[in-house]
Amino acid sequence: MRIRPIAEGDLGELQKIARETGVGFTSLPDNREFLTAKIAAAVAAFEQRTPVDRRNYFFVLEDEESGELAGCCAIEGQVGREVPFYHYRLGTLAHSSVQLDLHRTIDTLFLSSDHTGDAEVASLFLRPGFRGKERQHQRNGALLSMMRWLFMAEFRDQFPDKVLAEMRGVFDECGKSPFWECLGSHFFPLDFDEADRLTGLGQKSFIGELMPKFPIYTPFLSDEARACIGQVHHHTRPALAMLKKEGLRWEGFIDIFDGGPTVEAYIDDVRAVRKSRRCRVEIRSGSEAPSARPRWLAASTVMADFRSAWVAHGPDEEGTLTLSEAEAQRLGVAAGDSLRVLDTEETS
Ligand SMILES: CC(C)(COP(=O)(O)OP(=O)(O)OC[C@H]1O[C@@H](n2cnc3c(N)ncnc32)[C@H](O)[C@@H]1OP(=O)(O)O)[C@@H](O)C(=O)NCCC(=O)NCCSC(=O)CCC(=O)O
Ligand SMILES: NC(=[NH2+])NCCC[C@H](N)C(=O)O
Repeated sequence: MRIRPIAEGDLGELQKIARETGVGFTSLPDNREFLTAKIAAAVAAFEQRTPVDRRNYFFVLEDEESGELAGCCAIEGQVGREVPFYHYRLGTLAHSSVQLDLHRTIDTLFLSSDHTGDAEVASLFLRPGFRGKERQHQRNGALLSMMRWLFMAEFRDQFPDKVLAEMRGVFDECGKSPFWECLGSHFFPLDFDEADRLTGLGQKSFIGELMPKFPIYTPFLSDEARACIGQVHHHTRPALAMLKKEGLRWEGFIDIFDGGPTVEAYIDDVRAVRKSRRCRVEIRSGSEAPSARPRWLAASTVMADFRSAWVAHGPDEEGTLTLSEAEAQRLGVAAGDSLRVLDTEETS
């Protein structure tokens, strides 16, 4: 399995993925025109033809043998540059009366665009056939999620100080969002799906303008809606766990539609950004030793033809990374080239 930038020929497969993503995935609406534009924008970004704050990188995970696309993920250079980027921030208001000796705090939701200019990791999706227990030896989900930190570490000057991720919120068995039903639907007479689709198509600002701008006292929401604040869809738990492991935290920002949490960090504090390092490649002949659980993640140090994949061994003390011929080919490197490498088991 290897990661590479998306290419124009991937449109058909990407549309299949878009159909599989399901409710609340937002960034991959099943719309051919939109997906065509997304691919074109990514190609331009990897070729460095777009201004640095508009570069949206989109990666795919490819099964080398079948050529099938197993999943995708993305990095947005800076959010909120073209259309406003809204959240609710969960805040606290103190209500206090000395006379009555009453002191209370009430949770409130404030509309915010505080994250304008931050980078975003997004669109993490692994097709069901490539997930789960029987595929655990491949760590496909971790490859997709974590390779983005190697990319950001390598091309650090292209990214701002902070990074965020918006996580899919909670939906009931019928695919309805209790948070949306209780809040958004009063201000925008649409189903969540339709509102989410418009958001994905880049029309969130227009929707955001119609959402309430004054603080909302959360006790006025239904119990079901309140229970969604900061909670994720069950399919999103692994995605969130992987981000938290890298040090991203929930600071109280939520999605204005489904209440899903936004997690964030300073890029330089992200564990994989801090821990990854450059190595010089050497190549040995012979085949790869199969490993039970991949540990070492490698990524290109060049943007054109960027590649990322698991490798069987880490670098030696001098910083030399010895690859098998198959690994070198998978990563598009020759002896003497550089790669960025991360020990994914190294803690702290
Ligand atoms: C998220 C992925 C890609 C993850 O792939 P897999 O399901 O194969 O993951 P996995 O290998 O089983 O687990 C990945 C890592 O999470 C850990 N893990 C798994 N389940 C967990 C849980 N319930 N609690 C805590 N940790 C958990 C595993 O130990 C593993 O880490 P180790 O390998 O270290 O042991 C997939 O589940 C998926 O496509 N989900 C549906 C789409 C979705 O909801 N995407 C997120 C949308 S939100 C978004 O896109 C923004 C976020 C982003 O872009 O990152
Ligand atoms: N609260 C939400 N539904 N946010 C969207 C989550 C999905 C994911 N971040 C994406 O890029 O598509």
